Formats: sequence, C-alpha cells, structure tokens
Amino acid sequence: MTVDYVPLSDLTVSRSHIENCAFSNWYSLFKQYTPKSKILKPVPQSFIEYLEQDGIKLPKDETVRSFYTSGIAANEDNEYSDWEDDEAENSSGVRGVQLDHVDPLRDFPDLHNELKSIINDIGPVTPKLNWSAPKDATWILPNNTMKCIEVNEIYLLLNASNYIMHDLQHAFDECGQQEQGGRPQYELILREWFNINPAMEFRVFVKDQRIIGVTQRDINYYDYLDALSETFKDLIDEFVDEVVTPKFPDSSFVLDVYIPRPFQKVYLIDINPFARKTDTLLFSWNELLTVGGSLSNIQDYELRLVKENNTARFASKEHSENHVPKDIVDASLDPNAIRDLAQKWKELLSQQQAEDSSSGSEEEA
Ligand SMILES: Nc1ncnc2c1ncn2[C@@H]1O[C@H](COP(=O)(O)OP(=O)(O)OP(=O)(O)O)[C@@H](O)[C@H]1O
Repeated sequence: MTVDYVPLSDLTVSRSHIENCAFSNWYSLFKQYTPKSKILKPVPQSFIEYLEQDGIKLPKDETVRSFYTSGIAANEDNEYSDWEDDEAENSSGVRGVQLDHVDPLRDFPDLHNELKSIINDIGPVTPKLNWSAPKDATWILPNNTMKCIEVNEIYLLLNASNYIMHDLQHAFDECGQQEQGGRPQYELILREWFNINPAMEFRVFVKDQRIIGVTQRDINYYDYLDALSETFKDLIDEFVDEVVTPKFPDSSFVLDVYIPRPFQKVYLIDINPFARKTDTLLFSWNELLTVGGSLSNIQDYELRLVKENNTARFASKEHSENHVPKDIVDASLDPNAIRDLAQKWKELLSQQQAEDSSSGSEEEA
C-alpha cells in the first residue's frame, strides 16, 4: 500500500485564524445556534496569574455556601504535623495562602462577584477560556463533569486543567515565529449547562469552504448512529453552507456541532483552528489533507463512526496529542521522522534488553 504524505505546510496557521476561533470572536455571528453563554472579557491580569500560580487556592467567601471551603477541623484522624501552619488564615481569608499568592477576594473581587451572580441568574454553568474547556480536569469535581454549581468549582476546574494552561501559554505555538509574540486578550466564558448526549456530537472539517470529513466526537460505539448518517450529513451540509461559511472569516476551520433529537436543528458548540493541535479523532490529519487535496474529484465526504468491533482501537485516541510526546505526533506526519523514531526505539529496546539480562545474571549469581 502506498501512502501519500501531505506537506506539513498545509497546516501552517496564522495568528489571525487562531484569534478568529476564540469564542468571543464567533459567538455573536452564530448566537442563535449556540447554547446561551456569558462572555467575561477582558479578565483582570490577576485572574490569569491566579490560574498560572502553583497549587489551587480557593477563596474563603462567607457568602458562598461552599462544599469546598467549609471548615475542616483538625482531629486525630486528619492530624498533620504542620496543620496549624497550613491551615492558618491570613488577612485575606484564604486558607494556607502565602501573601504573594493571588486571592480572588482581594485581587479580582468584581470578577469573583460577577461569577457568583451569573450562577445565581442562569444556574449551573460550564467554563472555558478563549479556546479550551477544562475537559481533562473533571476528576477534580465530585460529579466528574464540567458542571459548576458554585464559583469554587469554576476555579477548581480551570486551575487543574492542562488544556487551560495551553490557552494561557501555548495558544500561538503553531504560528510562524514572527506571529508568536504577545499574549492575547483573555476571556472567560460561562456556558449555561445542559445535558448533552455525547453520541450526537460531531466534528466537521472544512477546508476551502468544503467539508472534507466528519467524525463522531465521542469515541464510543452507538449502534443507532449508522442508520442516521444521511440525516446528520444533510443537516451538517446545510448548516455549514448556509450558516457558517457565509459569515466565518476563514475558509478552513473545524466545527464541533451537536444534533439532538428530533434532528431538526444543529447547535454550534465550538469552532477550532484548522491546525495540528485540533484533534482529528477518528481521522488523521494526513488522511484528511490527502482527501482534501483531491476533493474536486470526489462527490462526497465521509462521516466516520466508531464501528462495533473498533471501540478499543480508539479508546485512548481522544486528545492523544496532549499525552503523547510531541516528537511522536510530529513523526506521524513525516515518513523520515517515523524511520528515525523507529531506529531510536530499537536502540532503546536493545539497550534495555542488555541491561535486563545483565541484572538478571547478577541476581542469579
Ligand atoms: N453548555 C454546555 N453544557 C454542557 N456540556 C457542554 C456545554 N458546552 C459544551 N459542553 C461539552 O463540553 C465539551 C467540550 O466543549 P468545547 O468543544 O467547547 O471544548 P474544547 O476545549 O474546545 O474541546 P476540544 O479541545 O475537544 O475542541 C463538548 O464536547 C460538550 O460535550
């Protein structure tokens, strides 16, 4: 089998494209298709420092009835030698904080109060920054989702997330050298929480205003999706052609859409950059770009679903670029790099085998 590798230059990305994909830059264009959201922009610099500081420091806000900051009395079961010091409160009212730590109540009280009042007004929310949601940090909340019913849950999720750190520190890494400098204006988005059926979420790859592929977003097998494929494609085609491409400033982008029953409306969840950092889920970038290159000759794109016997193959694929070393992701697009990498692996393996056998013979001796 021959594989056509596409040049990496097909995925170079401009700073303006990344900026166009920031939530606040497209929300107003597609508001009627997007779940209700509040945009807080710009956020104070101290809030960014709060997210970037080590550890998670929750404010002890007496006006929030909070599971997280309710007092913990030291007793025999939870006694620590340094309990007194760690739990001592400073004048800011934040537990265990040294003075140089950012404290929401002291350093961004207006934003803190606004977050509380939004939750009071619209109920549970789910947060994100300009581009990313803290999907990798749900383990930190008792419900194991991104649903926040109090302000401290927002702080916990954002602070514990590597995806949020990516927005803060690496947003423009894939842009050309001269476009990387300067931080963006950060925004905090609170989306009204609703129960999404993950089976009905799709990622849509659009290149030069044409759809080149659609993938199921959740990497589980759902037996009813196959029969609905054409329905989804019709709705997605109409949405992309009539709603998104006439208004979105770039001709290539990646959409996340949600199509709940009774399959009459498409909701826009997110617009991602047409860039390597966007996870291709059931496709690879190489595959998509190869198809995209020959698009004029093909009639139709593929809506790819997880097949019944394929679940395991994709089980760990989602957001793989975030836990696989970058060298390996880079190599997956370049045959020479794959050869180099394979060679390094072989060397490492034989080195390890040699070490194992020598330590084995030492143990036997
Ligand atoms: N209003 C909402 N209520 C409940 N869940 C939501 C809401 N909006 C989004 N989600 C869930 O959060 C997930 C992540 O949202 P979103 O796509 O905005 O984040 P992201 O960081 O850009 O993700 P990715 O990195 O995969 O593109 C969605 O797939 C959806 O399941």
